[in-house]
Amino acid sequence: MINEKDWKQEQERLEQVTEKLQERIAELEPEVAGLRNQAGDIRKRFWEEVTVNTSTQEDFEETFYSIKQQEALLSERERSYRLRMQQWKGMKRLLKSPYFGRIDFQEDGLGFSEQVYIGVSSFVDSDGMSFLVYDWRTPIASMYYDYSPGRAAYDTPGGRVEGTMELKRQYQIRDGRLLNVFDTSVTIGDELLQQMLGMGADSQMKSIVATIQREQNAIIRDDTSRMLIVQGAAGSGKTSAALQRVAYLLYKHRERLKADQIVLFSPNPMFNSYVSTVLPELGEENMQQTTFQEYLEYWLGTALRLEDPFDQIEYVLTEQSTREYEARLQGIEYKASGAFLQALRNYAEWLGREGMRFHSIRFRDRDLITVKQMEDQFYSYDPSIRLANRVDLLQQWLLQELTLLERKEREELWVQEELNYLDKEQYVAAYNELNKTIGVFAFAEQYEEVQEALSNKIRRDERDFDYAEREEEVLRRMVVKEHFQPLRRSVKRKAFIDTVGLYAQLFGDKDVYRTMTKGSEVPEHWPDICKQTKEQLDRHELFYEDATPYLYVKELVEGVRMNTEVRHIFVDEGQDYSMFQYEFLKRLFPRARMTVLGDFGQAIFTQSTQLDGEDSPLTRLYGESDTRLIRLVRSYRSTREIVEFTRSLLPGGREIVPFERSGKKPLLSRADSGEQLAARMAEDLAALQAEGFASIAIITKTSAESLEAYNLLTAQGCPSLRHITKQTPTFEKGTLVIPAYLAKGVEFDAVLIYDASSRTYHRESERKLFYTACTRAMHRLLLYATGEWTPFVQALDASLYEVKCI
Ligand SMILES: Nc1ncnc2c1ncn2[C@@H]1O[C@H](COP(=O)(O)OP(=O)(O)OP(=O)(O)O)[C@@H](O)[C@H]1O
Repeated sequence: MINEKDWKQEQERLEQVTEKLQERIAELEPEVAGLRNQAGDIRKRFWEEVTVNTSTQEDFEETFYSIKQQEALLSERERSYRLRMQQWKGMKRLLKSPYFGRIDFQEDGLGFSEQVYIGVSSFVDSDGMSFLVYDWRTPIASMYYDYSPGRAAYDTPGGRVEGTMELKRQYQIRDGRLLNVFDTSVTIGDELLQQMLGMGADSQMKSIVATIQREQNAIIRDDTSRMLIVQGAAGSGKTSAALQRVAYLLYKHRERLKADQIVLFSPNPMFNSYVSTVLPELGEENMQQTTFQEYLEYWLGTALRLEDPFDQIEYVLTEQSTREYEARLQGIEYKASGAFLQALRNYAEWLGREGMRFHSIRFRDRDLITVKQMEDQFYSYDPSIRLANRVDLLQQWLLQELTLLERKEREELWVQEELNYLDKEQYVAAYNELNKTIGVFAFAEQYEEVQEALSNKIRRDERDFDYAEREEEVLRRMVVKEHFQPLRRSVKRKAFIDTVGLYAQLFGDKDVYRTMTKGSEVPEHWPDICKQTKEQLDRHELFYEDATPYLYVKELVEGVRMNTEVRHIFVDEGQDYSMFQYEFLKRLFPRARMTVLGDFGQAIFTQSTQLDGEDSPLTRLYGESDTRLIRLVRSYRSTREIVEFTRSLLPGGREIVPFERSGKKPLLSRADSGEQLAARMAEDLAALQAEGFASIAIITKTSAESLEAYNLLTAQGCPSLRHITKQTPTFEKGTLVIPAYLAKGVEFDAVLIYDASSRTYHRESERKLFYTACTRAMHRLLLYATGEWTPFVQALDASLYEVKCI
């Protein structure tokens, strides 16, 4: 805390700034209302203000310009309105808490020091020169996050500015009232951070703008890397830093970057709702949020039903270790590997020489264009032309062929038959068409006459228009055209390529596979992997692990569909994506920079990717010189006791550093029967609720176990439990029963691990899932088991937890 004199000065300054803010808001209010009304008026009376006259070319031009002028006026008013509205909203936000930090900085060579107050947006005095508050994203404000008092510097577009930071101060201001002021000497305010972290969990993520840590600031402000990889321990603030980074980018590039040019890939739809308030809280619009699954479904269309990653993980967690199971697991791993990616690239080369798969173009139960014809045509193109370009050529050829075939088809018997059954509307359509045709004929006649007059030729006497004959011709043309329309459409969609066949033919004999893929090696369970994959395809279904490779093959053959608008993509829980998925994202968004945030310690999916280290393929995606890796090792979410417990679950977890916030040690309770345990759990839940913890999760391994826990606890009389499934759309406070894989990325005041026995968590592959579940706890962690504890707990030092006997 600071001395009384300083407190008084700060109090006075806050009053002054508040007053100025109020004045500015009062000034802006009529301006905002005026502009809104003006824009509304212009929109309403738009057509009264323009003179529409198209009688002559001149009148037409005048009308055109008058509309353009009116449009420009309207858009100028709307822009001014939006701008003023934004300012007004910014001021309103500041009014509650104008700033949270201050640094006094003396730039080298200048004889005075400047007081830099930092808040969520800038506020300039009426002179237009002095900043009463600096936006936290301005270059000068970066020193607040990067330095302790002493020598400091910041980068500007004009170069580096060096000097001395003489003071660093933090404020807590709520609803315009000064509650606390801290002077900090070391890194930014552990006191304020302590307070923030000691608070309860929320159903929505909070902005961390006042307490961003130095290493997080590096993530937020990195503006040079094509690929930024953040490997950070559970609770180290990866998601928080990512959202602040979005706000930073939107501010720094506000002239050219819009929120919808940024896409965040979230682990599940519920997570979208969890993070959706951070940016609006900072006065920015939300970026686009989606899941990879949504993307896959969009690109796959309706032809194949796609398994989702949650069903895949349920399978991995619940099935017995049979041969099929081992094969599926091996398949998941192989299909996510760099080796398979290379095999598919080689496969595309092979397809350039042979083996393309097409669907014939069928019409009225016969082949109009056969597969053989298509193959011959396709392989007649110059082999040096890229595969996808040859497909384009084939597409053009097919469209031309269809035009010829359509013409021939008009003479077929079925057309005559169909003519007899045309209804009235179709006749009217034909009649209109006919009139248009007559118009064309008439024009052609006139044209010919003039031509002949000019060249003094004798005209052919063909002036009579045979109406009946023409009518039939038009009708025939119309009927056939209508029937050919779907064929053309499907050729345009490239449906003539048998992508399922192309993908399926990979999964056959090992030697054939090797021939097609330049000698690629296959995993041990290859025959079973092939059988499983083909069975799925036969059912028009696709395993989750097949979706991206399937789309990759489709792309290699059909060409890449790109989105060139998007400039930044963020991948949260990045360890859960395969190299295939990264490759796919890179191709899909060729003009975007990528920020990947993840924790290999929480890699719960079989297809995960190591984010850092020598064997990380991710660092090679854009090349090492364009890639930056930042590691976060300090964990902020949980108390020291919980972090000490959870980090011991992971090999290499010792490097995780807990933030100094103390609480109770994790508590282990064991019982002989499920009922006994449920009764105990119900008691603990009631006690936690009575202590004031508003967000509690009972975390299970699978969804079946969630349902079991929910039923048992409800039977014990636990009130208002919520059972969370993959369909739950939003995240709400309360007491939830949730499978671990859905609790990814979110946090709770207290976590109860439903069944931490060796029966439930025993495979080595489940260690990370168990770790992920335990690391969701902020203040309390309670574990339960009937029978033996999981080996992961058994291996822990007994000083890390307390035991309660039932
Ligand atoms: N600089 C900070 N100031 C205040 N709170 C912070 C800071 N950094 C992180 N936190 C808090 O720590 C908690 C964990 O943050 P976050 O969810 O961003 O971590 P994460 O690395 O994405 O975690 P996980 O990988 O486990 O999902 C949140 O409550 C967040 O508000």
